[in-house]
Amino acid sequence: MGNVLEVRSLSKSFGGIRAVRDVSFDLKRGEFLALIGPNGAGKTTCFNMLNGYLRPDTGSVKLLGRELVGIPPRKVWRMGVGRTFQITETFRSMTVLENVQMALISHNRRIFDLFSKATALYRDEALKLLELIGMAAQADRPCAELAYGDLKQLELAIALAHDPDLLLMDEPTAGMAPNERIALMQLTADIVARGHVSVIFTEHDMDVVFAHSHRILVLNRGELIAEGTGDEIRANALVQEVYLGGGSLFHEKETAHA
Ligand SMILES: Nc1ncnc2c1ncn2[C@@H]1O[C@H](COP(=O)(O)OP(=O)(O)OP(=O)(O)O)[C@@H](O)[C@H]1O
Repeated sequence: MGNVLEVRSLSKSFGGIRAVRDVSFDLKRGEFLALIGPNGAGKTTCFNMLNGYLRPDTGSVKLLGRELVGIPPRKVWRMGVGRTFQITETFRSMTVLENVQMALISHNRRIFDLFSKATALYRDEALKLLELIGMAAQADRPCAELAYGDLKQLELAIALAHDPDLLLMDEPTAGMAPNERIALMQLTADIVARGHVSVIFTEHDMDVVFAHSHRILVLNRGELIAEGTGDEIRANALVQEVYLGGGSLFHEKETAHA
């Protein structure tokens, strides 16, 4: 299958700090790619150059052959780069279903009439997306009532409502309990397996990274130091050294901080 994304020689400095240095990689359709690295490695900076929030000093980002560098975030999003957020962004007073309807309405550039309560716009499509994420039974619950893990799943449905070619997930499981993390990423992996959307995610929980990603990129001090499958990354001496000076990273567990 062809490449959805082609990143070439991406670099970004902040003053004297070279946050991202000459990073290049490809992403195939239906691929689930993890971007990992110690704190300050440049993961967020990389993400923000992919979604248009930061303009790289040099380099190119092509989505399905179209250059994204220099295009403002909202347009990049319209061109097919979706994202989920570290902070949950739902309308708390609205129901689960209404939140997904809102996303579909926005995607289709329709005007949402906040005053007509039972809007029928995109109801069926919204329900389909809720089925996809296993939340159809919660369609009529107000978002304010949802548990954190459910909200994160709902965010995934909202991101998918925009039908992205590439979905960026920046620390999607932050603040979640370990079992919720596995569930969210399993769900994402299942959606990726359907073959339309490709996902790049950053993650500190190595159990999540190794359990679900197809391929892993490792950044250190802004540079891409390794790329490969979980087994290859685990066995990579440079990665082991960077992360831990040899020890227990790959068994480390973060504690959830909701
Ligand atoms: N707006 C900014 N101004 C100045 N320096 C920045 C800015 N954004 C990032 N940096 C620096 O660039 C480097 C890379 O930061 P970045 O946030 O991309 O790393 P990260 O891998 O996402 O880290 P973390 O895992 O802690 O989120 C760091 O040294 C950081 O201090």
